[in-house]
Amino acid sequence: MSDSTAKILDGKALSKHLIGELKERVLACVERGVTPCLAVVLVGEDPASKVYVRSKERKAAKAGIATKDHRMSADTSTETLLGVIAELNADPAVHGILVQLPLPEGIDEQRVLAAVDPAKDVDGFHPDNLGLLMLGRPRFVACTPQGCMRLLAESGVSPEGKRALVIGRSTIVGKPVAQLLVQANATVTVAHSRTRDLEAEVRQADIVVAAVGRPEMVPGAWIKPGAVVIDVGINRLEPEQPGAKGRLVGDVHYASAAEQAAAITPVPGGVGPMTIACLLANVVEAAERV
Ligand SMILES: NC(=O)C1=CN([C@@H]2O[C@H](COP(=O)(O)OP(=O)(O)OC[C@H]3O[C@@H](n4cnc5c(N)ncnc54)[C@H](OP(=O)(O)O)[C@@H]3O)[C@@H](O)[C@H]2O)C=CC1
Ligand SMILES: Nc1nc(=O)c2c([nH]1)NC[C@@H]1CN(c3ccc(C(=O)N[C@@H](CCC(=O)O)C(=O)O)cc3)C=[N+]21
Ligand SMILES: [Mg+2]
Repeated sequence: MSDSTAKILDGKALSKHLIGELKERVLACVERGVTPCLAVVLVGEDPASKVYVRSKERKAAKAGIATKDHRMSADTSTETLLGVIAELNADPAVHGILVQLPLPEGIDEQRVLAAVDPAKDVDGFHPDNLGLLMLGRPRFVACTPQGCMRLLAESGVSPEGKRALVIGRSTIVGKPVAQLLVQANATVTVAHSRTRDLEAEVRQADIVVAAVGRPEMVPGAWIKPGAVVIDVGINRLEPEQPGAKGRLVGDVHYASAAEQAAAITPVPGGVGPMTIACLLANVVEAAERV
């Protein structure tokens, strides 16, 4: 039963490869006089958001994609933010707009996301793009769900006919990844905080996508032997020494799950880097449509 032979789905390596492949498409755009450009809007001082934004900008530069930074103070009003988005919508040099979430309390997130030009909505959070995904005619698909599907493909296990369990139902991860799995012909269950018996659900699943935000909440013993585990969770544990950085773990207990699973994503180095690769691919796609 526990033979520790899980294939490690290496999102870091795959994302490097995919970003490398984007370079050619970027060059083709540049030759037409269009440099793909991502505008990042960061409101407030959330340290995790800052780290993430920096990492996106570094990877964008590697692919030849330009970035435009808009940092705004935490007390920015919804109206002011809507004004910035209107400017970016109107700017022909900007192809993709990303509004870093979460937004500070008091800002109307739904209104802000709906204000982004759907043709520049590289996060896939605009109602039009979410609707098109539901209709099976996706335009921009949210980056983390896309990354999950790409890593699942890497496992070599086809979702068709399989039981897939998505743990979490957020608009940015759980719901869209469940929809992508439905479209890939899996039989999909979505679990959440009101699910009565999560263990029983996990034990049946051939594919588990965990997107909760609770460190190592799924023990390896629950994982069906031979299942594929896609761990979206990014949780920083309290550092053992004060002042140290603290270890990153997923929502799944990696070491014990790796003993059951056929394939598993590590944290870090799994879904996270793939999210960035998919974001940059969406920016290039937006620029190609110009
Ligand atoms: N790797 C990447 O690129 C990304 C990683 N993340 C990470 O993924 C995780 C999830 O993010 P996100 O979707 O934004 O989180 P949210 O907080 O928006 O959603 C969490 C979901 O988990 C559910 N949940 C909470 N507790 C339980 C429980 N005990 N059992 C079952 N389900 C539960 C919630 O249920 P309910 O709806 O009932 O409240 C909710 O649907 C986080 O760790 C985040 O950091 C997020 C985005 C990208
Ligand atoms: N508009 C918007 N779009 C997003 O896509 C979005 C967002 N807001 N807000 C926050 C979440 C979170 N998210 C991550 C992406 C990459 C890593 C990532 O690359 N993680 C590295 C580790 C990074 C580290 O060391 O902290 C890894 O998993 O290997 C993590 C988290 C995107 N999100
Ligand atoms: Mg893991």
